[in-house]
Amino acid sequence: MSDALLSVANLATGYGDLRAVWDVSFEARPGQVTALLGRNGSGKTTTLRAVAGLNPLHGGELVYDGRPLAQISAHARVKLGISYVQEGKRVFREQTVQENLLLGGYSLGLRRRALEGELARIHELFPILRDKRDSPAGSLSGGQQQMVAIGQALMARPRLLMLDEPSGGLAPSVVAEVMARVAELKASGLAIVLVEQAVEAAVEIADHVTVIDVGKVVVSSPVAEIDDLERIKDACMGR
Ligand SMILES: Nc1ncnc2c1ncn2[C@@H]1O[C@H](COP(=O)(O)OP(=O)(O)OP(=O)(O)O)[C@@H](O)[C@H]1O
Repeated sequence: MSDALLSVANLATGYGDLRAVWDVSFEARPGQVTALLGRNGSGKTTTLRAVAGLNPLHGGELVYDGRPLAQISAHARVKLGISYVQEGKRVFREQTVQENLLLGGYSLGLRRRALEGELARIHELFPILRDKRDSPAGSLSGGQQQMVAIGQALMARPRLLMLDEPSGGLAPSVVAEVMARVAELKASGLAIVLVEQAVEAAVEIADHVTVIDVGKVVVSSPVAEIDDLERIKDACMGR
């Protein structure tokens, strides 16, 4: 549909010539969360990596803001507003929280004043990152490190934010906190693609759910039309 910021159609991708994703289609819209669900190894991360430009396009089409992405490098995609937060809270552990955040802005070549504006915005969303600005990122809790990783991606002023299992390894109360922040980002107008194992938490903030199994879409549904969450959970288990 025309209001999609990202449209993924019949994506086939993998690692080198090795195919891991055969046929995946979904869209991301401003102010909405598209949840990509599925069991381990189903192809969710590979799909996000292809959108970020880190894995090759074997087939299908990626269209962002009306333009095909196929010939656009990963670096140029960041500049166009596509940010990808990898699985596993990848922060520079020895660097301070502030240094980690600033690194996210350098990719755009932002000037100091612009960087400070972005920092203020991120501190407002995650006040803990202001309080801990001078602490090494590695000294923070798992949930706080996830916020650093998301904050770093936000420094590049994305329009499309792809989050790969932000709840991974976090206690349930912390998962709720991270999801609440993701919901705020959605309310701010970002288009979000959320890969999750925490099905219920993801469905709670999602507008659309796409379940992948063995590199193919097995369920695609607006959340408003899901009347049986068990069916989604079964699909996520490959049943
Ligand atoms: N670096 C790699 N080289 C080759 N194959 C890979 C590589 N990384 C993943 N794969 C394979 O690609 C397939 C899809 O994996 P992918 O990581 O995309 O799944 P996933 O749905 O994100 O799972 P998880 O929830 O475990 O992260 C799997 O069969 C996996 O073994």
